[in-house]
Amino acid sequence: MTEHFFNNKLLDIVFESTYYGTVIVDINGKIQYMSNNYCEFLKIERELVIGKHVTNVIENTRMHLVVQTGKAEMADLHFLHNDFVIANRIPIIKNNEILGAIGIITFRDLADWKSMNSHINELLINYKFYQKEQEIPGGIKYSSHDLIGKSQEIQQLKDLVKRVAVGNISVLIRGESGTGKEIIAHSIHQFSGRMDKPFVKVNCGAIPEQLIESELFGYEAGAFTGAKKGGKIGKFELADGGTIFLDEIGDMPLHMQVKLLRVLQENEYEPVGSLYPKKINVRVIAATNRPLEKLIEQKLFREDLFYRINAVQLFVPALRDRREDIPLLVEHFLKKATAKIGKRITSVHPEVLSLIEQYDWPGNIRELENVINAGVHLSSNGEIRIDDLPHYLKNYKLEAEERSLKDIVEETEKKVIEKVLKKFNFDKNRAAAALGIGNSTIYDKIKKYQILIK
Ligand SMILES: Nc1ncnc2c1ncn2[C@@H]1O[C@H](COP(=O)(O)OP(=O)(O)OP(=O)(O)O)[C@@H](O)[C@H]1O
Repeated sequence: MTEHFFNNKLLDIVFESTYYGTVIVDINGKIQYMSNNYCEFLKIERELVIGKHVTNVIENTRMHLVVQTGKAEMADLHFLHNDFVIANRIPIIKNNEILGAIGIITFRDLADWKSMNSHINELLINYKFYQKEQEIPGGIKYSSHDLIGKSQEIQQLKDLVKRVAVGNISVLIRGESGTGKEIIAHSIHQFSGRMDKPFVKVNCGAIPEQLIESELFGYEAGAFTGAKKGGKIGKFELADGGTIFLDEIGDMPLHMQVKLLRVLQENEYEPVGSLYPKKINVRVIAATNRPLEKLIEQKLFREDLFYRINAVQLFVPALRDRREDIPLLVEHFLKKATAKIGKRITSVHPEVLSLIEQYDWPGNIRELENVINAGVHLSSNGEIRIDDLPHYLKNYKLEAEERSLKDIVEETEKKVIEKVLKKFNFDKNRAAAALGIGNSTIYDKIKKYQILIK
């Protein structure tokens, strides 16, 4: 970049009057200009940085890459000096030639930015999700970006998730097994102000009835024979400040339902063996695939608890009711499985896709994911073929083919009978004789195919 390309004094006047930190690099990634406020933020001497390669001055920078690609990177999250800044990196191009790049960071009012800008919010969510996944084995498993689907149903759900996430309202997620209720609960947590705090899942159906109270609320030291020495922290305490996800809430025993109601109403609970209640601040998201209204009628689920957890209800549709999402999901699970096992499977055979699109998926997305996973393992030629599918799906295909053959035969039979009936002015006996079938048979067929007799 030539000397006269810019005037440092003028740039100083312009950039120092904004909130932004500015850096300009030449085509070699060497710093030509850096605003005072940027240098102060990095705690470096301005005189020392000019002419240095940007990677030696700014940690995690991508400015040297932008001069190579010539592509602007806007609103990127940049981790700098133990904090996030928002970085815009724009190539400087004149007469189709890249001269350098200008980088602008915003490091003021980041808190406001976070709440205002959903794009940045999503980047943050992703960043924290990957960070947590690396840090905590078995930590947060999903990001909201994993909620795949272009159907209207899924788009509406995603929209609802973002809207209910703000605030502390209890949410009840309903839907068949494997439809994605847990992913939805995660997404609500991640879009909420509690995203930095724990998300704790409890499968109410999987904990033996006599253990559920201590699992949820913990116990004090010496609460009962066999209790751990120092007592035990319950799931509610683990989730303090965050979200507790009560999966299969319909399986919660009645005596626990009373206690849960108390937590929800009074924000306090008593660990087993404790004399004093403990205060708690937890958002509850519950999920069920059971008909809670019926359980209420049968006195197996408390009506007051139902109304308390049911402030907002989200319904996740079955996969067979949003088949247009299937190709996207297949692609997603294919990528996920191949990345995991390091095998190169790039496609599914059209015959497989068509079968997958027709099948009813009683186990919903979980079942589809398992089928794709197994297919990736079994496939040997870069593509998932019919042979790589589980037996029950292959049998389904055969049945479907048989069914369609039967359909074709019946359709043809109906057409022929209609034609002959017309020819003989709807005289059934003459039509039967012409077709070589008995009178009672033609009566049966007319009834079966609901043929109109004029
Ligand atoms: N929309 C989606 N996009 C991508 N993956 C999904 C989606 N929905 C569900 N999945 C995947 O399907 C599997 C089942 O989802 P999840 O555990 O959330 O279902 P669930 O409704 O909570 O099931 P259950 O009622 O049996 O607990 C998970 O592996 C999840 O990653």
